[in-house]
Amino acid sequence: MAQESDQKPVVTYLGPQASYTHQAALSTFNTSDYALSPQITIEDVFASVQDGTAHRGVVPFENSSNGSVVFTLDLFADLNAKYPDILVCGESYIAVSHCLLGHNPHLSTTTSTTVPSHLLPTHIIESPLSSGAVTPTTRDPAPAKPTARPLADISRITTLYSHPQAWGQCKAFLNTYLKGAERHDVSSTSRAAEIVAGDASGASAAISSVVAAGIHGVDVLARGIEDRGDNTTRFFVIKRKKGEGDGEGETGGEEGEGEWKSLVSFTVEHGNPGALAKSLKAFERFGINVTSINTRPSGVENWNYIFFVEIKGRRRAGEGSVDLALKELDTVCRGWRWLGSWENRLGK
Ligand SMILES: O=C(O)C(=O)C[C@]1(C(=O)O)C=C[C@@H](O)C=C1
Repeated sequence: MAQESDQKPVVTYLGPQASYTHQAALSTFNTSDYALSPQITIEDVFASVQDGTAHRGVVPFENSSNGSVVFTLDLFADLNAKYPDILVCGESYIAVSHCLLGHNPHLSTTTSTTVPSHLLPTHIIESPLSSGAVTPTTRDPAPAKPTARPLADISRITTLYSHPQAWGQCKAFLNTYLKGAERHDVSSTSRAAEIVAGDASGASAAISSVVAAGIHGVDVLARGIEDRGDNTTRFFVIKRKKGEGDGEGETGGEEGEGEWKSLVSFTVEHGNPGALAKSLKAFERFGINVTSINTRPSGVENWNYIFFVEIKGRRRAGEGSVDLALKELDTVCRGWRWLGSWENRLGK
């Protein structure tokens, strides 16, 4: 559990060190003012904030090419009422460029300029041996072409480790070069690098960051293996609600300004035609832009869902358009929960 070190407020994040969530935490919290504390799972981050051991937590929320992080959504859905006081209070966008990491005996020593030198891997392999061919099949006549090719012979790799979000971000590279390799989901990409660091045989590899390669002492066997060059993950900063009114009467900013975003979850009577439409209409009626909708199983009955909507704007002491929309939502949905508001950081 997170410890108060040097009396600084503790910020927990999905670790270990060098995870992308660690990078998001570093981009938001100054280590001279906050003690960053890695956790094993996203749920551990929620638990530390809920029980007050941590002042804030940082969790992944969605990826630009692979979509929502369902583990995080399920914790917000909170079907077992373990995290009733968690609110989102910030966001951070991190460019995610994945590497294939492993051990290779044939090494050269090239370094990158984009990562602080103390975090760089000792060895980056620069000897392309694989062909990079993509074979069209009847099922997939025009397979996506990977944008990167291996920098070494990766034919010995039989086992891959990564966070489940990463597989979907590197489909073309994996389908082209490592189709037969067995994939193991682990709690984060940096945990994957840590595991692979312990296997000197070269049979296993991790999808992780160049920073993780440096910290865990493994070789970069390929880099930039994500399908899209603009691959970005959005992270949320979470806090614990101070009291019943927290987040209800926030003030400041102009009515209608687009600089704030909020998250609300709700459930509907699935048997009622129009129940979902009426819930969304509540936002439209008060001119509120609904920018995303996610669903997760409600846990109550099969094929019933909890809906998450992200909206522009925030609450204003009960009288703003968001407050009015929520009042209307209350009359048309089965139940709803306020999940916080935060300042827009996109493009900042
Ligand atoms: O595994 C990590 O390094 C994480 O911080 C988690 C996570 C995610 O859940 O989306 C963060 C960024 C990448 O999209 C892949 C994995």
